[in-house]
Amino acid sequence: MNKNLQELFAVAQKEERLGIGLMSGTSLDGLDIALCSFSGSGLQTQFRLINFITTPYKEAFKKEVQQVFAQKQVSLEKVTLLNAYIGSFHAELILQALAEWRINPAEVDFIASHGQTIYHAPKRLHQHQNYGNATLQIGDADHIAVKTGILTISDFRQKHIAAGGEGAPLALYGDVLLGSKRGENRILLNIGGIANLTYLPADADYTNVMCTDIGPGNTLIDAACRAYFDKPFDEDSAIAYSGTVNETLLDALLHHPFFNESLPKTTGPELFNLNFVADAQQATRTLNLTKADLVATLSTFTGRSIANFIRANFNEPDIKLFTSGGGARNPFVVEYIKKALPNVTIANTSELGIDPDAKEAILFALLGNEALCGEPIAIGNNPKVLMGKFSFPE
Ligand SMILES: Nc1ncnc2c1ncn2[C@@H]1O[C@H](COP(=O)(O)OP(=O)(O)OP(=O)(O)O)[C@@H](O)[C@H]1O
Ligand SMILES: CC(=O)N[C@H]1[C@@H]2OC[C@@H](O2)[C@@H](O)[C@@H]1O[C@H](C)C(=O)O
Repeated sequence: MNKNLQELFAVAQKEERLGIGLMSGTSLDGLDIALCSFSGSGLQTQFRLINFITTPYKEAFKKEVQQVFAQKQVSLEKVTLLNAYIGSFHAELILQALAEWRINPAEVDFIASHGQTIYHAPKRLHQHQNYGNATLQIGDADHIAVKTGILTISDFRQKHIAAGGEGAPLALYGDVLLGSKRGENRILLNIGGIANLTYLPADADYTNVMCTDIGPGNTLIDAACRAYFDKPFDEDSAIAYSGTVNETLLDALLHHPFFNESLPKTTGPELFNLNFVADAQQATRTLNLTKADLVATLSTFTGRSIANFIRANFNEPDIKLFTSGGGARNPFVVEYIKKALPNVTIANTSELGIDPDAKEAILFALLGNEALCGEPIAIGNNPKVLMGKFSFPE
């Protein structure tokens, strides 16, 4: 048998596996690297987070990726170059993290890599008659496998689409394991570039789990900070607190048809970007808003669209909500949600023993473990598939 396949069998049959989950999200803030140990699979998985780091991206790298990010027309040459470059760059960051943690790469059984989403195109968004749902993550995993010497599993979203999904959110596969508790209706709310949530019902029946994107998380706030304040994000909401919310603009933003579309649904900065905001400003004659007022309005937009969604879909007093993602550290947004949902118990996922910043990287590590030794499970109305492709070091 091919040596790669022999090793794959051996890893899949191990009692305990060491795996790395990688997430590089729509915020383009850095690469999240979570080193975890696993035993078992599916809903019986035992896992432990051993180490976690977010390696921030340098501005020059962010600018390169932004050239091809969430835009209809880009340089195909740049996409091709970045596909190889990001794979190799992520491998370098993994090796650095392992060196810092004094872990020999040979001890790690697998890497599960999300890649960098550069375009997310569910049919609801692109609306081309003859095409279905599509999404593109780059940072080819062969480069990661060869450079680190570690078996790498990647490109998880394509199978979800091939089997009828939108390619996202994939969080539910891990959220069920990390967050479900019989007797409690729980919501795991991740506020990344885009906000999404997983509803975990108290009967612990995973066929009733629901996971969907809600709308913008940090993406518009970050974009405004980059464009008007030369800052990557609104640290501790300093700008939002200095501005005044414009209710007319806010109302127009909240009237986008996406908010009334059926669930589950996905979106991205392809829709929620500064052009969308400028169109709403034009329509409401609010183009002369100060930039601080704009950031305050966009921050409220994130908070209110999340609160509206929860109010419209759940019985508030019955819900325990756990936040994660970088947006859980945006005080303006979190305070807004707490005020708007006074009957919901709100905490962050550290109360569940999960580092809120590490959660998504852990989820991908879990998906990697499933790809190696799981069985397809039908969670909610999501495709019953195992996701991910295998790249071998040799
Ligand atoms: N102290 C803070 N104050 C305000 N905002 C913060 C703070 N810390 C982090 N953030 C926000 O969190 C963002 C990073 O979030 P995160 O890493 O969860 O995004 P992501 O993983 O790229 O997103 P996605 O889940 O959509 O792919 C930053 O860009 C910023 O908007
Ligand atoms: C296409 C894509 O990369 N989508 C991301 C993005 O970031 C948040 C939200 O939009 C979510 O749908 C998804 O990521 C998480 C990890 C998911 O699939 O669950």
